[in-house]
Amino acid sequence: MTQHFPPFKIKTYNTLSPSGLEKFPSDRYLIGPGIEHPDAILLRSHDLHQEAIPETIKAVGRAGTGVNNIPVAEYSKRGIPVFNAPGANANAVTELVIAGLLLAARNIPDAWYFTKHLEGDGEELETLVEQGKKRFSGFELSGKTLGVVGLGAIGVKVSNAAAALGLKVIGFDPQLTVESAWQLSSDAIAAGSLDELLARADFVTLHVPLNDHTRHLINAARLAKIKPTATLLNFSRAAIVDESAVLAALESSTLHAYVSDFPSRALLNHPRTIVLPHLGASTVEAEDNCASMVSEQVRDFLENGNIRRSVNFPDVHLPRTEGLRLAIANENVPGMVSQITGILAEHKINIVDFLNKSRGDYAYSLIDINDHIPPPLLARISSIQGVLSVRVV
Ligand SMILES: NC(=O)C1=CN([C@@H]2O[C@H](COP(=O)(O)OP(=O)(O)OC[C@H]3O[C@@H](n4cnc5c(N)ncnc54)[C@H](O)[C@@H]3O)[C@@H](O)[C@H]2O)C=CC1
Ligand SMILES: O=C(O)C(=O)COP(=O)(O)O
Repeated sequence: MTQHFPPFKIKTYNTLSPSGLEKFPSDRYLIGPGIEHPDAILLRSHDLHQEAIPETIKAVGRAGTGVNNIPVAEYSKRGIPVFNAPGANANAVTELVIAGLLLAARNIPDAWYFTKHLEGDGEELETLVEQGKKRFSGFELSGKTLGVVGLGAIGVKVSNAAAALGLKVIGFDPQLTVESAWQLSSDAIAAGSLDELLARADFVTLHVPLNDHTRHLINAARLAKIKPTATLLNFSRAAIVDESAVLAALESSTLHAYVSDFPSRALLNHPRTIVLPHLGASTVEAEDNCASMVSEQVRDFLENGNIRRSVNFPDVHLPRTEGLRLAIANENVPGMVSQITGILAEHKINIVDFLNKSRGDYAYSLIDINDHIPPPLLARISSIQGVLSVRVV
């Protein structure tokens, strides 16, 4: 049970765009990496699995997409929403994936390295260039087939950009949403299975979240389906592929090349990899978008209890009415709402507005009242079995 008044304290990890942090008025928020007893955490890729969950925490904001660096299940059990910024960096990743296709098809990294280390000038340099260039001869993207695994915010944009470049696009996503389907180029076709996609593609690009179902999605058995001339691109997470299986496939020439945003020593040492330093979302625009979106969500949650774009709780938002608001997270089990409203009725408290929604194992309610809230009432609601967090905002 907490009844909190500003200033709110926000602990930050990683470098977050000022355009996000500016969303928190300085008279009501203390923000920084050294903050203790935070009300909220804002971060990018920092690994929260290694950190104890602060007793005071009410929300976590991931200024980006992937939440595999956050122990979401542990936060859920405490009634704490984890917010992210869906789609806010999708364009940045898409542009780098398209660059990755071109880097691989035209052997640009090796060619650039060759040119950079040439000596001499004028005619001498020109001779070396003309002698050397045949080593880097590549192939064109137009007419090749790109297999896109995961048709969410990034996969759809990659598909559409690739189709515009003349690639044939084949996609696979067993949970394709109607929204994604509407945005997808009509030139893209659906694969019946991942194996079918792998067998048909000249490039395979992965755009799925890392979770227990997708860890090592691309393993030795799946790599065996891929064309030996194909290039695999991974801008999702390192562990979506079994890296040792990828290296073995490169060694046995059953995979042509691997482009990854996630370096390891073994990948860096291999001649047919192109490895970038987790650069997908690192553009001014994406950093601004992500930090702004997630900061607005965290602020609205701290000040109004509204939940928008959380990965573990339902979207629940209500316009404010006069008076106070109770924000309650609980397990999604029968009888919770009646127990909570029963306690309010016993205290003769009238409900002005009310919204309750559930998502999976959890539910969340906003209850607006135009009365004061006696402390024993909060204690009673908090003690209901299955109530995870109670706030007055
Ligand atoms: N390299 C970088 O800097 C960045 C990497 N990412 C990574 O990209 C991932 C995807 O990002 P978004 O497209 O924005 O997420 P999204 O949530 O919009 O899309 C993910 C899609 O994957 C699909 N999916 C899940 N499991 C699947 C499976 N087994 N097979 C096929 N499809 C499956 C889902 O149905 C969903 O449509 C993120 O989770 C993150 O790990 C995201 C942003 C930047
Ligand atoms: O948004 C994502 O999932 C990313 O991988 C981006 O990570 P970053 O914020 O650049 O550390």
